[in-house]
Amino acid sequence: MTETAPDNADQPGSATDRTAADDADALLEVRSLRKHYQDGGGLLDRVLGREATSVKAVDGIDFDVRRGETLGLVGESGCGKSTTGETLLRLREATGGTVAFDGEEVFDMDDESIASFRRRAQIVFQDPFSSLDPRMTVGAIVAEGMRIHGLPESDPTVATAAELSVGDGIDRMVEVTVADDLDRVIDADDGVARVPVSVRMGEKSPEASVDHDLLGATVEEREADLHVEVTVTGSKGEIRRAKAGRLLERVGLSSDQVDRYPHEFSGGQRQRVGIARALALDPEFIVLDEPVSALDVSVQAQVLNLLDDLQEEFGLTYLFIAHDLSVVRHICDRVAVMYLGKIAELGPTDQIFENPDHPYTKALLESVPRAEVAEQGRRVATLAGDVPSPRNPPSGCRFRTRCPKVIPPEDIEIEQSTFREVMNLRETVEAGSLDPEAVQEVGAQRYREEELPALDGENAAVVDSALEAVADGDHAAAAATLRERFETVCETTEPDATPDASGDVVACHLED
Ligand SMILES: Nc1ncnc2c1ncn2[C@@H]1O[C@H](COP(=O)(O)OP(=O)(O)OP(=O)(O)O)[C@@H](O)[C@H]1O
Repeated sequence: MTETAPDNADQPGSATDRTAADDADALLEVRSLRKHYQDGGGLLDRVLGREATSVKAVDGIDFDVRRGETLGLVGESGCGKSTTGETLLRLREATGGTVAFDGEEVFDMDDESIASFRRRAQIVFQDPFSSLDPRMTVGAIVAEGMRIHGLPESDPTVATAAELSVGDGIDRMVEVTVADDLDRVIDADDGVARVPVSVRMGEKSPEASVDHDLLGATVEEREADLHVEVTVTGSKGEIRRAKAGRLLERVGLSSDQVDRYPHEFSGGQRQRVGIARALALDPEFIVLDEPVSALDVSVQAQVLNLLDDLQEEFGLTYLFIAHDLSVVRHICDRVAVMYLGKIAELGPTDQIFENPDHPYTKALLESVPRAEVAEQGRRVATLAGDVPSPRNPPSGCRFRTRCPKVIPPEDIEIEQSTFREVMNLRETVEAGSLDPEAVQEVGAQRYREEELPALDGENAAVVDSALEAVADGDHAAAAATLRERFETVCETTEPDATPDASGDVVACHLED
């Protein structure tokens, strides 16, 4: 599989369409983002005469992720969620559109800006088994990003000092306020880090010591005062290892585990390692790509709580990808519902769950298993049929082939279920796959009475005439007859998915 070349030139809704008001609290702004994969076209495909086709995994989506929020991205498998997350992080090359991070265009960044973006924006993958290198210790895995980015940046010889008056006495503990350069070695509180140093009188001169593996202290008499200095004595590698240990502790593991290998951990613990790795570069934004889907239900809540706590502690912004709606409900501030490469609906979580507008959102919610006993017996049939192929998505509204609310033409009266049968018939006729002999055998009218029993009046007459054309082998004429009568706005026109002033989207003609 190859990835199609980018083409940003002619995209609507590009950076220039952004207004200051839209951007006020957006950390990430995604506009007209597209990612098409080129499927086929390799040597074997050419030998077999197969043409390359374009998989429209993400096909023009717009949304913002606001600072400090968790935006959920949900939808059935294959609708383009992971592709969206990976493309906006520039882990995949976009086919079109723009992404701005903190006001800077991600796809236009030079090497220096990209390096900084890669520190500030991280990803946690779904599968904690395959996403950790089995040959590396978890300490090395967590520290790897720091190593690649040359962190810590500070010179290990950097020192910070305090002056003590001898009159203060000598055998005592003093606290040295540490320069920023040492902050990565010890934890700072409100931006200020302090190191306790013990100063005492030695045989000939004062001595200082500090109880820390990576720091050392010296003391020197300067006229009437004592000059106490704290220096980093650990190497960069040791500092990274220490930070990895602290991060493992922060995610609920132990710093003693830095030398263990991934296979020594359970699934939930490995995912904690993946989270520690994402935190190692002090990011602002994290794409969480189904972070709990592969975990036991009992462990899921613990990891979700951890993510919630970390968000608050470090002021993180999340894009939370999930196919399971029940997971996003408790962690997301807003939810974007994706269908076949497009955003169907986006809004505040409560609104999406309690008052959804898009028929796809409603159907997705209906398909969530209910805990309430009274509802357990309910069989959900709303999301019938398969998701169409992203190689050849339906025209107009992509959900129309499965939608229970397709809008019939204004001038005809027809029940939704009957209209759905007509649309299914149209699809078969347009594909040329209705067998003329099957119609000839019973006659057009009888065929229609059996297959579409609820159809009557002019609607029935039009279908009869189309079926007669099928019986004559003329599928094209039959398709044209049916289209003329039954064509719906849902197939001719793509619904507007531009976010409104509040950032909400309902891409459905019923809302026009
Ligand atoms: N490298 C690739 N080459 C070709 N097609 C791809 C590639 N990666 C993904 N796709 C296709 O793109 C579409 C979107 O896939 P994507 O993984 O983004 O969806 P998803 O919503 O994250 O699904 P899932 O929940 O199953 O991961 C799918 O049809 C998928 O088969």
